[in-house]
Amino acid sequence: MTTADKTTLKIGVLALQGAFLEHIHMLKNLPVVSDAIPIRTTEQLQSVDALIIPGGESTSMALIAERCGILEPLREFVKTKPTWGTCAGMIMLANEATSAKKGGQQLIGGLAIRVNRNQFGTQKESFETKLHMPEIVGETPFHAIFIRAPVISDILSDDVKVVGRLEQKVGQTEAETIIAVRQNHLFATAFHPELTYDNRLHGYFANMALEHYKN
Ligand SMILES: NC(=O)CC[C@H](N)C(=O)O
Repeated sequence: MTTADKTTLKIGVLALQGAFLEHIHMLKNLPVVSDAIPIRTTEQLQSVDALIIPGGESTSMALIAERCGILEPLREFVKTKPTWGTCAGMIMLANEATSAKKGGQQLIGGLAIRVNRNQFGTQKESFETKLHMPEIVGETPFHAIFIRAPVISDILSDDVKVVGRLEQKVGQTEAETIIAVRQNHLFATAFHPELTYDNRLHGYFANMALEHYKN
């Protein structure tokens, strides 16, 4: 490559459904982010360096994406461009999902994990907890909000690195504790980091995207 490294990024947030505005707000406070925009069309998608797929409802998001004709362009995008899926966004990025909608649901795929939807039960069973994720956010624990969250039940490739786990509780298998993974330019978290005031994970994602574009 002859072009200079990128020093700033234009990041898109898929805005078909769910908690996209909160992500845009978090991104706008990062110095390396030159622009943060909602993505609803293929043209908008093709204009960004990196993408966040937000939390919400993966079944609705998939239906809207299909109807808008953006599902295939999203599949192409995630093959080469940095993408972070949070909660429903993590489900969308997964290669396989269990407890999926009857009759199946479309996924974007790309991330070699199997997720189990609604692992922790209904809205009522939503919870908040402190996560220790030293590799990605340093030693200070991250306050994480889980809302009808999925879990990563299986890792399907050696390229996938576990970067976050829940504390193990009675009755949980070890796999049922995995809630954050990284696979090259793809990143996924089962919780909602955009609903806190802590932008360390957004900073981590922006840095990993900058690294991706380094010559
Ligand atoms: N907070 C969320 O994103 C919930 C995800 C939702 N349970 C789904 O299956 O899509």
